[in-house]
Amino acid sequence: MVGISDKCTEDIARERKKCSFSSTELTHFWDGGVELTKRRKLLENYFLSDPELKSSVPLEYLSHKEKYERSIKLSCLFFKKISNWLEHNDTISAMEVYQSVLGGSLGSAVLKDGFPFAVHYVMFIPTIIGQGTMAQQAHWISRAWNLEIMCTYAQTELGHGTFIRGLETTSTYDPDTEEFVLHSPTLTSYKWWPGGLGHTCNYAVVLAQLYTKGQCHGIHPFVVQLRDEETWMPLPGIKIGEIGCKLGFNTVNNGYLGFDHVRIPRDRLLMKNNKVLKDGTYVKSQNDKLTYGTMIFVRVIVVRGVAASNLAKAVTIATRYSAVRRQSELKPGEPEPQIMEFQTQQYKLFPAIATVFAIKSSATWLWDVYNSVTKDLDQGDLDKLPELHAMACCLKAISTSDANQMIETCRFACGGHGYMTSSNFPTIYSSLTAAVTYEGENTVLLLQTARYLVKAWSQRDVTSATITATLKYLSDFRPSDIYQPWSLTMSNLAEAFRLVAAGKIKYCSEHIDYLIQKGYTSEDAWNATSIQLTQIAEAHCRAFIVDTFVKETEVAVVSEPVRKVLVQLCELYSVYWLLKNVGDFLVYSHLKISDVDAVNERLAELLAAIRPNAVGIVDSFDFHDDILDSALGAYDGRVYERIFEAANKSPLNAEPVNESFHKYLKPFLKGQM
Ligand SMILES: CCCCCCCCCCCCCC(=O)SCCNC(=O)CCNC(=O)[C@H](O)C(C)(C)COP(=O)(O)OP(=O)(O)OC[C@H]1O[C@@H](n2cnc3c(N)ncnc32)[C@H](O)[C@@H]1OP(=O)(O)O
Ligand SMILES: Cc1cc2nc3c(=O)[nH]c(=O)nc-3n(C[C@H](O)[C@H](O)[C@H](O)COP(=O)(O)OP(=O)(O)OC[C@H]3O[C@@H](n4cnc5c(N)ncnc54)[C@H](O)[C@@H]3O)c2cc1C
Repeated sequence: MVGISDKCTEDIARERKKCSFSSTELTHFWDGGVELTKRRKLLENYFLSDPELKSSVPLEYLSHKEKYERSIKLSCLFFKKISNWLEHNDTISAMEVYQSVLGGSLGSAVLKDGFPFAVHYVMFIPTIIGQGTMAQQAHWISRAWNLEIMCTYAQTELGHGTFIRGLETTSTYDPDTEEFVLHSPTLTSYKWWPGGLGHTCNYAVVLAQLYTKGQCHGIHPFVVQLRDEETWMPLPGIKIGEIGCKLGFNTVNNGYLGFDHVRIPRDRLLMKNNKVLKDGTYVKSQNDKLTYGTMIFVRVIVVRGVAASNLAKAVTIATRYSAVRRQSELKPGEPEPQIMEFQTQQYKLFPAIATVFAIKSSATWLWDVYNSVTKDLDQGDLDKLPELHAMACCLKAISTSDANQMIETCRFACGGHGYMTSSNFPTIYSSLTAAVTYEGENTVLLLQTARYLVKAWSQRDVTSATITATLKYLSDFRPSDIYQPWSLTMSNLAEAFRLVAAGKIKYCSEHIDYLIQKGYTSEDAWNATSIQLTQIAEAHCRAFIVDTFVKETEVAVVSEPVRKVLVQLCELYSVYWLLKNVGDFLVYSHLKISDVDAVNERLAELLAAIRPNAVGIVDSFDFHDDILDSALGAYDGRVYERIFEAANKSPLNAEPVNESFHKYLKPFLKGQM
């Protein structure tokens, strides 16, 4: 056993020695600067050194009820610790602390399967900020921030998640008492899914159809008390519970909620955008989509906080494992190679590493644009909202769907051991795959982006003077039928992605027009083109990601060895996705069949070039071992010992003979059953 351990640690140490760049420097780049790395580590130290936040029994061996109870205990300790930190330290902003706690990294070391308090911070408070008047903000934010109340965001119903205009919960204004009456008229109108709703929260923002003076004005947000603040009993007319076990998120306490004519005061309607006056008069905002603002916020933070972060964990585990796992023969008679020597293994791992960096650069852009558009909205300027919505939709969809597939590939890359819970792939996968569905199902979000693109295509000549940066390539577009030689430069690759996106958008727009000319209604023409429509959203998003990644590698303030690594990853991302969609590039860009061999060659060269640095690159994500929580991915490479230690935590190994032998197996084998 000792021999195996030494071999593994030697293998991984050798990988680190041959690295051509400083992993620490890349960590600083990844974190956003030396100072941010220091602050992250300070927080990690503070939380991860606390024995109270560690659990002796692995979560998977607890019952559903025990999991919930432990999640509440740990959440309370954890959030108490956050408050203590914020009281005594002013060097790190509250926002930063919550981001690193809830952003899929630090928090996951304490509660692997999600926090029942997450939606309180990620959705309830942002909704009050985005939708509440100043007075409502002062009241609700201070109560929520000081944890006097625990809250969630209840939008989805049993019958409708995507089509929110179809929600059935009603909120009818009664001018005599100046109250709204909330009601769930059908089983399908029950709220279903909100995090923490089951037993953890006593307040919620509830989205309901607003009726006043006999007229429906569509869905609006209301703050509703659900449980008594002292006894925690559901208030009269409130039917509430937990929705049961799921693929993951089993400590998030997702719940259901129904109303039987529940009365709430008028000022519980969040009235920053739309208002109902005392006499029941409805006052409409400039844009009814402002009610959807919280969804944009979460989509924006999911890109880095969930997609990039979980994929980075998965690929760190798989890459380190691939450096210590030895299997098969490359050449007869030679020792078994590290599995990372196989080109097919490199193809599983390195595009995932490149994708993590690619998502990160787009996520930074999206976060900056979100903040700038939010400021504009506060000044009443809505011009950039459609672009933000379109980009948040496609980036959320593409980043989570890429991460979803690549995390599975990383698991496959670890063979049988990847299937063990102790590898941590099951938790990483289940928490990421939820993001494919929540906050807007991915197909639906791609179709939202497609709607924006088709509209932009039809207006591209008229608006070319004012067209936004992400769409400029549409007004610049000239079809690729004029021959131009193909070259494997980054600028040519980026141009090829833009040509594919523009060519496909043109094709879809013309196809919709053609169907309408044939007699289809515009809705039927849209539906009959919708497979290609999702593809144009993806093509647009890929072109954007490549562009943003290229620009980032050019302007990054890093040493030449680090820049070289970033450029290789950027090129690998581009070549990988080109080859995945080679048909599109042959049709819409300057790529010719005779050029494809060279692109395949380049892919092989890039994999070989990245190989010596692979462990160094994943080290730069700098995951604390407690955060990775993987027998296969720990820093020291002691894979086999950790797998064995984890197996021995199984409660079945606590006794040499299980009582079921005496009760069932023995009588069965003796023919006495
Ligand atoms: C730090 C990191 C921490 C991370 C922790 C994470 C924990 C996470 C915990 C998990 C928590 C999970 C929590 C949860 O899951 S909470 C529940 C989330 N639910 C959803 O996301 C529902 C998805 N559905 C929708 O968003 C809408 O219903 C859609 C959009 C599908 C249709 O809607 P509708 O039928 O009404 O619209 P339309 O198609 O007629 O289009 C009409 C027009 O509206 C424009 N439009 C549409 N939407 C927006 C918008 N948002 N901003 C601005 N504009 C928008 C659109 O472009 C179009 O414009 P135009 O073309 O007419 O000009
Ligand atoms: C882990 C988790 C946590 C969640 N947390 C919350 C929460 O805190 N609060 C909350 O309110 N909600 C929450 N949700 C609900 C979530 O937002 C919805 O599940 C999501 O929006 C998808 O809606 P749906 O379930 O109705 O799917 P559906 O819309 O029924 O989707 C089913 C299929 O229909 C397709 N489809 C639907 N409409 C269209 C269309 N127009 N065009 C093409 N295809 C279409 C979809 O692509 C999909 O393939 C959570 C969900 C999960 C899984």
